[in-house]
Amino acid sequence: MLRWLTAGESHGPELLAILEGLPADVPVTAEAIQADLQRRKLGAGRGARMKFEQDALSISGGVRHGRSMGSPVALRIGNTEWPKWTDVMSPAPLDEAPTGARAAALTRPRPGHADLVGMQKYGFDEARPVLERASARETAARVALGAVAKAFLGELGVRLVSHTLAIGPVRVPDGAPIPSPDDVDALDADPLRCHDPETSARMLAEVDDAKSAGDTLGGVVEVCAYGLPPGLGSYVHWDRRLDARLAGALMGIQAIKGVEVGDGFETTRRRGSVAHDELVPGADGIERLTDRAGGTEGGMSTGTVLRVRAGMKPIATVPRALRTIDTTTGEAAQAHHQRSDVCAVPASGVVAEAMVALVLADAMIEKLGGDSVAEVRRNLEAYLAAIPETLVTTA
Ligand SMILES: Cc1cc2nc3c(=O)[nH]c(=O)nc-3n(C[C@H](O)[C@H](O)[C@H](O)COP(=O)(O)O)c2cc1C
Ligand SMILES: C=C(O[C@@H]1CC(C(=O)O)=C[C@@H](OP(=O)(O)O)[C@H]1O)C(=O)O
Repeated sequence: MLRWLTAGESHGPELLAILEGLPADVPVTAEAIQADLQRRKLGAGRGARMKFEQDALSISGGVRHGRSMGSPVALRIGNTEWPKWTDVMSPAPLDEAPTGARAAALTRPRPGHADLVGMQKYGFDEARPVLERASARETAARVALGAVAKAFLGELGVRLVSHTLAIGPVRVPDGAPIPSPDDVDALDADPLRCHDPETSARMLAEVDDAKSAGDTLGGVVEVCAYGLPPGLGSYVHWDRRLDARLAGALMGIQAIKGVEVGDGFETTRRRGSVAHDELVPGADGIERLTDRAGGTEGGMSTGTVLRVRAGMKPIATVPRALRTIDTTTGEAAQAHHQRSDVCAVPASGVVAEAMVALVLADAMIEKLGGDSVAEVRRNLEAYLAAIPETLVTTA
């Protein structure tokens, strides 16, 4: 079993992440993790903080000479913002209450953010302690964990790619080809991480337009995983279904409000005769004529390309601030507005990739067992070799 935890606030000293259950001998370097952290900061529509946030990563445990040791991998990401927040976010009690703009009580909760319900639930009289942890700053920790999970999957021949399918109403045309892992560099170089240049240009115009209108945007990202074996996850119990685990992990990302597997809701509009992936005999085994299901059947990976999508709502901190109440007076007010992203969909693709990597790495370890990469690989090869010839499928 692979387990992971994150801790840390947006303007606290640092984010912390622990990954437990990773086999030994996975290549893990600060450089590789740092490269993924850099990818998460990319994209048109990100706010000012992404320009100076360093995501200073260090590895505190579980790795020796660039290889995992089987012990928990502990990661630390320093927050560049911290020096400005040492009093407002001080873990130690203070003799005097902090002063200045950063210390002002946030009593005008933003509709769509965690502010109001967080205050109700935890008994706070302002939103600062809520937004500090609700903030998607925390996704840096998940991307760091995901980079380690991807390194493990890479040892088993599994490669991931994420891309943007929609920004607000601007969508990649139906039937457009999905990217391959070789397209990652080109995607990262695109301001929207979109595989279709013409759509990317229209997405960019949409982001610019929302920004100048004092508004915000959401959209849809897709993660594709290549090289999976059949049989990860299981149909035998609801919480063992791979699609359920992927959906939960993706919905666990801030602002994700919908998940689709494969053609998802489009499939619900089709008749059965054109909704499924027919099987035919091929030269190297059973072939699927289409990939509408997106790589799972019965809650198990099929061995074809896994495709999952996540839909992100527009950013809640709308510059043209939304109506709210002031919780100190009960009077009508405008929501507090702080520096914020206009659109974080491209970044969410990188976060989604990390979450999918963690779920797939967990499912691999569950299916195959093994305490070292070599042992997991042996188990994978033995499992695949034991599938009878008449049941072998091609990717
Ligand atoms: C990468 C990323 C960046 C985000 N940036 C912002 C932001 O700058 N401002 C904001 O209000 N929300 C932002 N969000 C969304 C909020 O974190 C999210 O809406 C909030 O935590 C409430 O959770 P919910 O939307 O799931 O209800 C971002 C989300 C992600 C994934
Ligand atoms: C810091 C990150 O994203 C933050 C997510 C976020 C939110 O409300 O979710 C609000 C903003 O925080 P700040 O006001 O400090 O700039 C974003 O910048 C990050 O992704 O690293």
